[in-house]
Amino acid sequence: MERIQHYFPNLSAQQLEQFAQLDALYREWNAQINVISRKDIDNLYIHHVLHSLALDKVMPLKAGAQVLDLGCGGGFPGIPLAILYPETNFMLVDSIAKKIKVVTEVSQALGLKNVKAEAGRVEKLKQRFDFVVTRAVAKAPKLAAWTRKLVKAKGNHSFPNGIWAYKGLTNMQEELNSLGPDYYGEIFPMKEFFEEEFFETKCLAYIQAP
Ligand SMILES: C[S@@+](CC[C@H](N)C(=O)[O-])C[C@H]1O[C@@H](n2cnc3c(N)ncnc32)[C@H](O)[C@@H]1O
Repeated sequence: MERIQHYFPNLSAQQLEQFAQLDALYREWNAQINVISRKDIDNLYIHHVLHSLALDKVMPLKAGAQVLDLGCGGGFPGIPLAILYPETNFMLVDSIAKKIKVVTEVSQALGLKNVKAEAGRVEKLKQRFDFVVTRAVAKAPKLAAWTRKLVKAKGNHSFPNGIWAYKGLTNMQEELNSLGPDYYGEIFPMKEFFEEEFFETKCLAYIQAP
């Protein structure tokens, strides 16, 4: 929690309370349904919560935006982002219903009004979003193909509507190059804004939908 406050010094009392609750909630739910590896649960705040919040350091989300977390698992990055942006709407989707149960229980316990969670494959979604966020789900060409019809054309953020993928730095440029000429991609290493060793190999990859 101290690290969250260090990088996000302007959180409200309610947001601080919600972030603080995550430890007990994920310990409780992870014991029943595995969404974070058992040995990693002690690293919840750095490896999962702070990691999820990295987007704010590159492109803060605006009030009213519609955001899809594609393959959210137990709620990363969607749940920490929903705490950080209470006025932004998040749809968390995962094909595994048990994981959506964890997301629903955690977001209800936190009192998050801006989170909807749905079990199913993302290819079946009909709705459109301003941004897709996604962590540890698929390589860039698959993400781009899945989301081609899911991103709204217009936008009012500092980047055009598109995908923010939480990725490893290794081979990320090759992955973006393999998208072909229809797509614009850009890489943002997390070590530029978070000093912990964990972030040295991590990045956010932005992919603009054609
Ligand atoms: C490695 S987990 C990552 C979970 C979470 N994003 C995280 O970082 O903790 C990948 C998740 O993507 C989901 N997934 C993969 N393909 C999917 C699809 N086409 N539609 C919905 N969910 C999908 C899987 O069910 C799995 O829970």
